[in-house]
Amino acid sequence: MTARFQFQLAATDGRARTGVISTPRGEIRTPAFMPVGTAATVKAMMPESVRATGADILLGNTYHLMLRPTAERIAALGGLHRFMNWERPILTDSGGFQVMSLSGLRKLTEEGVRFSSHVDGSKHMLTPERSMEIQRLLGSDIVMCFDECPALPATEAEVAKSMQLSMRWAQRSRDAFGDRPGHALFGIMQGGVTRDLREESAAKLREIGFDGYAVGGLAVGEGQEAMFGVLDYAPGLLPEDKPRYLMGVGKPDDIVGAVERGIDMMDCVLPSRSGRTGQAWTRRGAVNLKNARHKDDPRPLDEACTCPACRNYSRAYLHHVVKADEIIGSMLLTWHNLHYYQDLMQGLRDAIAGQRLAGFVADFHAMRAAGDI
Ligand SMILES: CNc1nc2c(CC[C@H]3O[C@@H](OC)[C@H](O)[C@@H]3OC)c3nc(N)[nH]c(=O)c3cc2[nH]1
Ligand SMILES: [Zn+2]
Repeated sequence: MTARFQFQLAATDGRARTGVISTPRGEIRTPAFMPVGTAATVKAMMPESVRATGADILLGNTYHLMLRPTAERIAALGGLHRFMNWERPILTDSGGFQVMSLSGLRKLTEEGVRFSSHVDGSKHMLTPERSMEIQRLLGSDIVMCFDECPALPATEAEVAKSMQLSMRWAQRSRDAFGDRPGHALFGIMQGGVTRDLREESAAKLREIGFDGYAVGGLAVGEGQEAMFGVLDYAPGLLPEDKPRYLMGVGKPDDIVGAVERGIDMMDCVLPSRSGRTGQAWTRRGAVNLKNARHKDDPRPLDEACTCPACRNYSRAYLHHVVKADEIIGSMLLTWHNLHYYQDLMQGLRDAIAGQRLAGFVADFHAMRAAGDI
């Protein structure tokens, strides 16, 4: 058990890396996929089930938890790990992204963002200092800087102005975070799809110095080609010996492409959110269980998958409970999707360690082109 936060690289294959992040609450195998537990729960999953899928770490959100039940209440009850019965590492986002995407009546100034709650309309203010305080109250192991993720479409001048504000907020986040052994603070690179802005942001973050670095401002509608265009150079601008976290990504093929380009950590609501809408992600591609073609199909969703949904149920049953909007439909498909994502991460980690990532990626794409899912 380490009292510190440290990243140990084990192997590389091209620009891809595999390693382990050690934290006081346990190890995180990289490349890692982090399930999203926004409001202190990974929806439709018990924590022990999340662990059974292979997850080493999950995510919480400052924005949601500050509004309900409040960070002060969670702190008084022993912190977020105790509150949600997840004793392994937790990463929390800083709130800026959700304020801009969820709240109403927002006012952005140098100080921070004033907004009204999407829950009850109450007035709130988020600043770098308040975000650090909230994440400290929650007890999260990996804290994200308070930043601003500009909404698209945005001119280069607007992206530059927003990035420079985020860099001033990164300094204030660092100053407010203080010295907390065993806890990590990650900086967030901004700069849109403009290389010299990305370079300016990376240089500023490295000057301030962080325990890990996120590539922010992507997966906001720019499309996979533009995202990969940034990832062709952005990870390389960040310190090689620190974890690199791509926020909000993504579909399985986004994840494979990001790992090939040097990303170590990712998060996305897709596997859990789509599981609640009857969509399954498999080695052969996406399967919509609402489709009538599954009505009489006795086969499992994926005969090679060892998750409870694939071991014990037919497609016909999954189709039935999804159409009937039965709660078990969300449970089984969320479990399967998270299990598939973790299987994919394990495959990537093994392939990089075995110096055979190119072959793994070729098989990954070939399986999806084969059809008949
Ligand atoms: C989806 N695309 C996307 N998400 C993004 C998020 C939220 C992830 C957060 O959002 C929650 O999921 C709803 C997850 O809990 C995650 O927490 C870390 C971002 N957060 C910050 N602070 N800065 C960014 O530049 C940023 C970019 C994103 N692009
Ligand atoms: Zn399965």
